[in-house]
Amino acid sequence: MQPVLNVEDIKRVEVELTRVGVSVSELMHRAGYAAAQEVLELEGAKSVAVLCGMGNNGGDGWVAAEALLARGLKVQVVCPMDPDQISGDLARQVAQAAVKAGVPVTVGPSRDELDEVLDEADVVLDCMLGTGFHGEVRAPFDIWIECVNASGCRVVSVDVPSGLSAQTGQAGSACVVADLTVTMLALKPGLLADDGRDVCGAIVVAPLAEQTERLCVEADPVAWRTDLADYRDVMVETSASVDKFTRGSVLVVGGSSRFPGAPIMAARAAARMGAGYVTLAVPQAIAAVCQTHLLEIPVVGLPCDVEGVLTADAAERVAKMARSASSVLVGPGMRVSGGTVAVVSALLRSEAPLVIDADGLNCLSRLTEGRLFDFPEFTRRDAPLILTPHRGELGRLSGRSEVPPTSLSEQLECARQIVWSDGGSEIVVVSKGSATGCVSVDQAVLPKPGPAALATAGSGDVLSGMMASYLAQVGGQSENLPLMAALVCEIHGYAGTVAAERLGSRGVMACDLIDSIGLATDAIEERAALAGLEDASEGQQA
Ligand SMILES: NC(=O)C1=CN([C@@H]2O[C@H](COP(=O)(O)OP(=O)(O)OC[C@H]3O[C@@H](n4cnc5c(N)ncnc54)[C@H](O)[C@@H]3O)[C@@H](O)[C@H]2O)[C@@H](O)CC1
Ligand SMILES: [K+]
Repeated sequence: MQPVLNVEDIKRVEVELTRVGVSVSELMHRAGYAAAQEVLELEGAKSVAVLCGMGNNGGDGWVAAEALLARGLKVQVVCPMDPDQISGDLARQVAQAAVKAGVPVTVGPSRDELDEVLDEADVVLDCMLGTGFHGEVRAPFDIWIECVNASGCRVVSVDVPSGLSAQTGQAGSACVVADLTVTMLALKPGLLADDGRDVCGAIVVAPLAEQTERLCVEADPVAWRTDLADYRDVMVETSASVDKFTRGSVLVVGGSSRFPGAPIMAARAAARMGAGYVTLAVPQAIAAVCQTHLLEIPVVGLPCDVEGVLTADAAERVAKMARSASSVLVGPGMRVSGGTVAVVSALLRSEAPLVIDADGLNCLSRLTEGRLFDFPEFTRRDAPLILTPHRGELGRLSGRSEVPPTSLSEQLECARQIVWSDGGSEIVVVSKGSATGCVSVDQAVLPKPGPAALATAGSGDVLSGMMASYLAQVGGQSENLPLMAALVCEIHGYAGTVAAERLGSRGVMACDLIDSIGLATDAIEERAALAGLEDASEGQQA
């Protein structure tokens, strides 16, 4: 797994590195060389325009420019002011050194002059704005960014694409769209979510020093980005000696007359994910219609009101059924009412491994007055509890219904507040967004995010069905619950990719995801096993 650090923690690592003898100047030189190296590895890179800002991101650019010139490439630095006028000592010194070494400079070009420089170049090295960027992009960089994006050059961004907040993942009115981002020391959350997903291109981490890995871990990473090999330890063990019950039984509870489709999709997803036995419990009013869609899955009708919403009488029945299930999912399509709140409450008190999604989460926020972290007694239990909120639901659970989290780092913050107030190792918040974080008291794990095809109605119901299914198949418990949840998210994402290949990137509906789950599971598990073997053999060679 790779550590992901908040920008302020990256700065702390930088300070710690200086304490162990790696000066900031040395770091800047190594950063510049790392960026230059990535340019040299691009096929056919001969002429490079290096666009430098006035801070240390620009400093990295001057070092890279000098290194690229020394390797025989044609280099042209573009800078808003004369190098001697740069206010930061370090950036000015490396700029002056580069000029002395013969690096040609264009100072403060007009738009046409900049376009001419870019016409001559086949690669742009973007060193305008790094982690020091905040607010809206000001002149001249707003115009420079437009020119870069229109140039047709391949773009390598240093540390972060200029115009993107490395912390929030939000892009300003102008933002470089890079083919490759060479980021220094460690991943930052903004590179992995929201606009960051669109503008970073491939991401390469340049650690810059041998102590970096240790210092990043000591800086308490905000999250860990998974590698496929990590999943080996949490995968379902395959065995031919199984029957439908040993493969895990899942109880799905949800639905209402208004939303009969959600629990159907969740139940089908649970079955496609490999559970041997799935039961669906829905309001009596929709039991027949659900059953017509589910040949293999028995449907149980529960007491409901005239609107086809579960009543409190259903709670006891559900709790009883939960006793014989390896895991339970509650929530999809169930609506929020006194009855559904009673059902969720009964399941929380049960001993069943539990996944709560959608309106199940909204019931939970009703139960806890929108401040789940103030009522840890509701979530504290011996069996696993996985909550799968999107940003809106997470906001409603975290006292932020008016201003739900808008970035991955805010998602992680809200999720942490919930799991830390609970304090137990059995709770995981799977906080969904353009990037998903699986957060427990011990760690936050970031699976590789899936394609945009996943952003379709019902996709969450499919994920929660898959989650309950996997939980059932590992016997209702896992040594590493957040990592197991991340694996399921990764399979869900890959199912989106498989479905998009078949139906086009905009044509995928949630039901199509369900049909792709089986192949996606096989593919991800095989790749994880293979990646693990490769890691092991590399370890032996080392
Ligand atoms: N943290 C580290 O350990 C290292 C950082 N390095 C580099 O240093 C960078 C951070 O350097 P700085 O803190 O100097 O910051 P930056 O170079 O990212 O940005 C600061 C400059 O940008 C300008 N600026 C900020 N917001 C702006 C806006 N909205 N519109 C226009 N201009 C704006 C500021 O006036 C200042 O001149 C990193 O991104 C990385 O590239 C590397 O040199 C080596 C190691
Ligand atoms: K940059």
